[in-house]
Amino acid sequence: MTQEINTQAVADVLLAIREKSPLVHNITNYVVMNNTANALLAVGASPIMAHAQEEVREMVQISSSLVINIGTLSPAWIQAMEIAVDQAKKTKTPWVLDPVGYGASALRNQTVADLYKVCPPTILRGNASEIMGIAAQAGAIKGVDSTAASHEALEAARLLVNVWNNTISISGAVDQVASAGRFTQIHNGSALMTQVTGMGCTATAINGACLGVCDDTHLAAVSAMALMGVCGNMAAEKAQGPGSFQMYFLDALYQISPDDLEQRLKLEHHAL
Ligand SMILES: Nc1ncnc2c1ncn2[C@@H]1O[C@H](COP(=O)(O)OP(=O)(O)O)[C@@H](O)[C@H]1O
Ligand SMILES: Cc1ncsc1CCOP(=O)(O)O
Ligand SMILES: [Mg+2]
Repeated sequence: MTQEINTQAVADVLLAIREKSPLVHNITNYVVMNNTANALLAVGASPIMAHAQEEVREMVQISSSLVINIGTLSPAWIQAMEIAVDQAKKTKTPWVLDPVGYGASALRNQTVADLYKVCPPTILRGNASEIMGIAAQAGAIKGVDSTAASHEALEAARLLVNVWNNTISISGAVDQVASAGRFTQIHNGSALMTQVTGMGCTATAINGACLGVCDDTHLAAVSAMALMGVCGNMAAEKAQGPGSFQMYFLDALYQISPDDLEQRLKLEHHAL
């Protein structure tokens, strides 16, 4: 179902997360596992991190959404990811893909291609270089950080939306969420977010929480980046550096209210 995308709709998604506490199954990387579980808890969702091939089907079955993040791959984990995505396809569980470092190695590129063959993600959330890489455009990847601005990836997002008809979320100084025929920009966040590892992975996990309570994938993706951005603004006002930013960001996810969204959220809508 498509509904109007505005601050009220984002606030409703936030309140639904707090009311329903959706179980979000994550197969994510070693670097961010703890941060993303804490972020999901703080916003009101219920995280489960599980990657054993023997149990991922059961985990997907009881979860409201699945988050797959390719940050620290190994063959056994890749198999578990494919099994989990296959189960998500069977149970129609929405799933989010974070293609961390796409383009940096053949293993990452092949893993993304193989996951797409099982079932394309409901939401693809990455930085501009990763999205451009997936769209086979000239996105130079340096480590896991983006070397392109998010607006440069819009053309790639348009191409991906046309092929897969899903939602593409491109993070950066301005976040861009693209779905069939439209894109929404979120003008929030803080440059300090680039100084803390795993903020993109956290954004992806929060996408999972929003998808767990919201069928409209564009609204879910916008809500996730809106929550990230406004909490980033709230945390940056108190932080003295990356360490305290991380702490205040978690508190902001816990404290953020519809009023905070009303006062701070800056959304802009365009045709794609
Ligand atoms: N220069 C910036 N100004 C404001 N917010 C930013 C900036 N860069 C990234 N962000 C925010 O940080 C989060 C992670 O985005 P990004 O750094 O692009 O992801 P990744 O870590 O996957 O490369 C997003 O919520 C995004 O809005
Ligand atoms: C540094 C690093 N190395 C492998 S995964 C990872 C975390 C990347 O997280 P993000 O893309 O959210 O900054
Ligand atoms: Mg990332």
